[in-house]
Amino acid sequence: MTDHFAFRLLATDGRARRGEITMPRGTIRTPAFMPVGTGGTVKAMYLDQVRELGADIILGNVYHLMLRPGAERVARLGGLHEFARWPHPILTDSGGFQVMSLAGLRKLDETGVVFKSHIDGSEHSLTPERSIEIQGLLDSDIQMQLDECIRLPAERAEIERAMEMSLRWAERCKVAFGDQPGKAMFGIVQGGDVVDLRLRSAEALAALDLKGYAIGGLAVGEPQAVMLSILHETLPAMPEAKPRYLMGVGTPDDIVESVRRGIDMFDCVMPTRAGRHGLAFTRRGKVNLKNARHAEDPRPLDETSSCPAARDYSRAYLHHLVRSDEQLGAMLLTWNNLAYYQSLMADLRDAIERGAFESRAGAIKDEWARGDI
Ligand SMILES: CNc1nc2c(CCNCc3ccccc3)c3nc(N)[nH]c(=O)c3cc2[nH]1
Repeated sequence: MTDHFAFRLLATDGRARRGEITMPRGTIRTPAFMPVGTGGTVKAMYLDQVRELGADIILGNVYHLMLRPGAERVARLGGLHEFARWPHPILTDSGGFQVMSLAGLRKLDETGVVFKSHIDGSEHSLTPERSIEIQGLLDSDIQMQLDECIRLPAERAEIERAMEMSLRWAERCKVAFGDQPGKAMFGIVQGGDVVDLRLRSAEALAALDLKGYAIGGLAVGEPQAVMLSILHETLPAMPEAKPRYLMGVGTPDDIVESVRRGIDMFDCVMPTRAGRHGLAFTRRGKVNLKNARHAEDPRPLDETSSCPAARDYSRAYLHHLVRSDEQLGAMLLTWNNLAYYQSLMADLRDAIERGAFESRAGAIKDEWARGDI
């Protein structure tokens, strides 16, 4: 292992990239899918299982952890890795997005945000400096700047205001982060669906010479075509030698199309949240186990899978568990879904190494299109 943060490009195929991030706590193989572990746990999973599926890194979140159990408490207990018994890298989001989407926002200005907790209504504030301080208390390996992500559609003036403030917050986060060799702080490109604002954000952040960059402000309700077009225009303006993280994305198809355009890292609640709602992701598309058509189907979700949840349980049993709201239903479907997402990432990494991304991506999409037999 290294005592510092390093990103290496191992292969490219068109704009698709195969790389790896080496950090003191471990290596992250890219393209990577990062399971969301909101409050220090990936819901309905043991973290050993998450690791066995091939996850090199999981996500934590300032917003959730600052409210409960509290950042200082996690620090007193040895930090998030010790607390959750996850010794590998953790990336933490800065809390801005969750404040905008979960909390009762009270104030947002140059200083930061003031909000009411969605848990008990207590009032809290987050500034760029406090967000970085909290991520340090959590002992997070990759820390995200505090930013303002606005919903689309929005007026250009509003998008520009939020993008420029996020740039100023990136500078404040860089100062607050200081120099922590084994850790990284990533900037977040904003600019909505306005290409010239996206380019201005990307170039200003590149000038800060940060260790990596996220594309924010997407997967906020815009059509997939708009998201992909923004990626196509923005990614060439981002440093090739640094990792690119597309926040909150996405479906398997979003991931294939974004890897094609040069994205290295993804996070999304979809596989875990869908699993808790009875939805299974398979290489032949989605299967809704709530549907009565599965009530007597003895077949497993995917007999070729190495994941027991996909290979060893009948759809009839999974249907029964989901219909009875049994916890084992959420556990097995989450296990299946994360196994599918990680196998998709391994497939894409291997295809890029072989210079076969286009043909492999086509085959994967054809299999989805054939649908569930
Ligand atoms: C779903 N679409 C979407 N998600 C976005 C997020 C959150 C990414 N997921 C982090 C997370 C961590 C723990 C628990 C739950 C989520 C963003 N985060 C920031 N900071 N900025 C964004 O622009 C931004 C845009 C997003 N779009």
